[in-house]
Amino acid sequence: MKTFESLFAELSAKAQERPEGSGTVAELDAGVHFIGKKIVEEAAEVWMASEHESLDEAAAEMSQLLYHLQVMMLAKGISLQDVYKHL
Ligand SMILES: N=c1c2ncn([C@@H]3O[C@H](COP(=O)(O)OP(=O)(O)OP(=O)(O)O)[C@@H](O)[C@H]3O)c2ncn1[C@@H]1O[C@H](COP(=O)(O)O)[C@@H](O)[C@H]1O
Repeated sequence: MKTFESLFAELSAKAQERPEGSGTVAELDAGVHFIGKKIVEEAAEVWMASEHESLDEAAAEMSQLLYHLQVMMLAKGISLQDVYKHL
């Protein structure tokens, strides 16, 4: 099972190696404005799923929000430590 750290390592490698067909590479190329909109969209889906859907559906939306947050971290050159120091 992936963790926050292992997903970040996987996405960091994708950003570096830029494999064909990677959605992460496409999203990074689309830029910070596009990624920001994905974050807002997924955050709204987390809210709606948490109010109206099952626990598993809410968890799935949460995982997508975490993914898009990690893509934004990569786009901005923000490391895990940069975030963790604020927790
Ligand atoms: N965890 C994720 C992940 N979560 C969300 N997403 C993306 O976020 C989108 C949001 O999903 P939705 O179902 O809300 O999308 P939708 O609204 O139906 O479709 P969109 O129009 O928003 O794309 C998905 O279409 C994916 O493109 C993810 N894309 C990739 N990953 C993981 O990231 C890794 C690298 O992926 P690639 O870069 O694509 O190889 C892989 O291990 C994947 O499991």
